Amino acid sequence: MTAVLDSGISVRVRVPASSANLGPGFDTLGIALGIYDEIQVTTTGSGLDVDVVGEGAGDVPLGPSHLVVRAIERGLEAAGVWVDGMDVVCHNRIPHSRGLGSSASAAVGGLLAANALVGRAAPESVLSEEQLVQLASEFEGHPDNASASILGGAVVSWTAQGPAGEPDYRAVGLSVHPDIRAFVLIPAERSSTAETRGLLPEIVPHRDAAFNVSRGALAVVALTARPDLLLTATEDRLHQPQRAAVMPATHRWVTRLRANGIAAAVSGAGPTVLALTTTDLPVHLVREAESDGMTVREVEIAAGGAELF
Ligand SMILES: Nc1ncnc2c1ncn2[C@@H]1O[C@H](COP(=O)(O)OP(=O)(O)OP(=O)(O)O)[C@@H](O)[C@H]1O
Ligand SMILES: N[C@@H](CCO)C(=O)O
Repeated sequence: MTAVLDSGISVRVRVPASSANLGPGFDTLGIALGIYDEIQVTTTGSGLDVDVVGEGAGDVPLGPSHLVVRAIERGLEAAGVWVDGMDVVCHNRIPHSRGLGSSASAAVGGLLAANALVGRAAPESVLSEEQLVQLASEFEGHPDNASASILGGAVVSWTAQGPAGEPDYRAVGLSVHPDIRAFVLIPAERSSTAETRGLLPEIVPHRDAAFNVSRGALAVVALTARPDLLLTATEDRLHQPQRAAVMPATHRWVTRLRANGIAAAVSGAGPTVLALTTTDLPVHLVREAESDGMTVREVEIAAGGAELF
């Protein structure tokens, strides 16, 4: 049965950015970062009106193909709820195509907004956190980003197999050690995740797989209990070397920071560099990175995930 929502109902959602992989945890580890997109959805009698302020304004489509709109529709459809029309206002702060999970945040924000609307029409159909992880991951394709934006903090995500062989996305949160701080070095250039995934080989040497398994397991220990192990725990052989040629500044800065004892990794599919430390970044390195075209900033590790506000 389809429930129809009255017009004039408004919900507001804020959703954190995320950084995926954290070095060795390709498609597995993620962390929520305190850069937030805000989405307001108001039901109307007819039509669709989309307004975008900030990141992506002028670039993203303002019609039914807008990612947030598609995610809202997906969430409403999953719950069997219908709206005659809606106004969607997006205040975006997460840079697009920089490896900070903007597309996953858009999907999560749209699904959470839809879930809040569902709560008004059919409270029994509201999606659980697990269902949101499933839907957002199916919809956007990156459970490491999506689950970080839903759960907050650091996450381990994995894909099991459902009864008909379909992907069954799962995630569990980690309690990040309170001494760990996050810095991002964001280059001006963009990078498409779909394109840089195409650079990865189908087959990897067993020794490289074993190398990453050890670092990935160590990363869980380093993130939760032993920040002193972060430098070793963020080593990778499965995706960063393979993507280095298309993002030379990113590769240069991951290498430079690591040579200075700072646990740096490519954020998601790049080109942003993520550094996890327990101290400030050395001022001379920040200045050098800025003169190399990077925007350098400390970002809070977002303890909570997407929420209504
Ligand atoms: N808030 C948003 N509203 C509408 N479209 C968005 C939004 N955020 C991202 N997108 C779309 O997603 C594209 C970026 O997706 P992509 O997966 O390449 O990068 P990313 O998600 O920023 O980085 P990564 O997945 O590596 O962390 C943008 O070019 C835009 O088309
Ligand atoms: N794990 C994904 C994250 C994309 O944000 C990748 O590296 O392609």
